[in-house]
Amino acid sequence: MSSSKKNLIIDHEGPFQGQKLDCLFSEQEIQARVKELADQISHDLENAKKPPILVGVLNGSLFFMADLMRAMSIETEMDFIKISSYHHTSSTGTVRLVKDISAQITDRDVLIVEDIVDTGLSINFLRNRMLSNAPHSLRVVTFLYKKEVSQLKKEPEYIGFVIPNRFVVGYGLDLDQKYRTLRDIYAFAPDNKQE
Ligand SMILES: O=P(O)(O)OC[C@H]1O[C@H](OP(=O)(O)OP(=O)(O)O)[C@H](O)[C@@H]1O
Ligand code: HPA
Repeated sequence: MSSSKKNLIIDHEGPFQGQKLDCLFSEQEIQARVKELADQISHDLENAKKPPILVGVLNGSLFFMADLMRAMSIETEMDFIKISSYHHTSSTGTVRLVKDISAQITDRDVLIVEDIVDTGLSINFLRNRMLSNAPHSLRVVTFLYKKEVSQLKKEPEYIGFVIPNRFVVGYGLDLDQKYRTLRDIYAFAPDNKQE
């Protein structure tokens, strides 16, 4: 492990208190990968008739969305959708729409921006919802992808990192609304799920 990679000890009260998390990706690794994704996506969408609309999936994608948009070399527009499906570290199996987009996406090039694809339920739900409004094109970028556990109908077009099935926090990702503002990404020990 490089010297820039630190561990994190959970300090808030509750079932996870005292647990040691491993740093999976440092801030430098994250920013380098964001730039590569931004270059690739800018290249692929440079001939769009109108600026592509980036739809950030709240809350987790907030920092990735901001970094990605600012690293892109083409003009874009932004919108947000908010869904919720997690209780502690487990998916409830049901995706709840909390806030819809406000943009008209018919005939527009749309990029859904996710922080993580885990079970895949959220992206399956979002792709169906967006496609019902007949966009010109629909792509998905996810910063993290738990490929071995996801049940996606269609793979994301752009992936930051494929990661193992470990619960992660930082760079927008939370545990019970905490740890989102960490600049690095940290992982719990494998199979550490709490209902
Ligand atoms: O592939 P899935 O198993 O559906 O999990 C991925 C989704 O779960 C998280 O959202 P969450 O519902 O926790 O809301 P949040 O972004 O506000 O944390 C994450 O931000 C993704 O949107
Ligand atoms: O591993 C995760 N961490 C935080 N939020 C999540 N939402 C789905 N999977 C995760």
